[in-house]
Amino acid sequence: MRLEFTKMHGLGNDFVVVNAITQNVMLRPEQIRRLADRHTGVGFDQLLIVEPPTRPDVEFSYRIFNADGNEVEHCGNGARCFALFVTEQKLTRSNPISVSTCNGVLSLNIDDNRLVTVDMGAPKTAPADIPFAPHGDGQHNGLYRLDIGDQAVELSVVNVGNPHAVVRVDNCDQAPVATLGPQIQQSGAFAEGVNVGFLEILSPTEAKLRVFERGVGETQACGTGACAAMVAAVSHGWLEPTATLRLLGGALQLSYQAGEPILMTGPGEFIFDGTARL
Ligand SMILES: N[C@@H](CCC[C@H](N)C(=O)O)C(=O)O
Repeated sequence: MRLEFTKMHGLGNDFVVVNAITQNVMLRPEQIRRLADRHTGVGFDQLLIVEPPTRPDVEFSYRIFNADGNEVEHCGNGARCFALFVTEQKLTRSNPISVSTCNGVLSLNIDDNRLVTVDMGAPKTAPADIPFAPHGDGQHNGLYRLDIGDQAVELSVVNVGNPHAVVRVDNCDQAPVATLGPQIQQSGAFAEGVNVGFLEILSPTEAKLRVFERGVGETQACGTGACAAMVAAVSHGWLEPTATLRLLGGALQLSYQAGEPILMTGPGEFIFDGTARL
């Protein structure tokens, strides 16, 4: 089987984008993992599949798969690349573009500088909505506790369509992302898995973030992770309602206040088009 694709990235979080409106696409998890392999495949953090709408109020539907072959609910950097992809391929002339994922509807607006703003909708923070089973007796100072070995880790939890844990750290560059990230994921407290963000507050309007993603590992940037970190930080009073989040691959602009949708603005880039043999 031959698969036409476009390779894109959003701040170094990289994607293979496949148009399933003009070609038949049926990929098994094992084929997705093969395509994701950076030595023997094309290599990506997520596979984005653009499909015809599945409901009357949107123009497209799109599906997201992590590099491990599992389908997930959301991808913030992917949503920006999706908007640029369907516009460049002339699949739409709309702006904003409305698209459904497997559990929500997104509105995507491309500005004159080709930056894309994603309206992520309102977040959820109740443990049952993550889903998350904290250790101990609930929140202390607005933070939940998770016992990892003999370490008590304090964290916030946010569902922005997909599940996130946010740990505030003093120094993002030295944060134990590669060790504590998987330990939190494997703690058993997150029934559907979790993306783990490590957040350093630099000023009331600027923060640094690294994310150990579910189904991938640490990525150069995570858009939904930035949204989750923003929700946690604004709720705790660490950041103002408009702030810049600096990820390994670059910066995103975020806006959020309680009861309002999260808005995330950032770039997306085309890398190359190709044909894969599967
Ligand atoms: N990189 C993405 C998030 C992709 C999904 C995530 N790994 C999950 O499993 O929920 C982003 O930019 O949001």
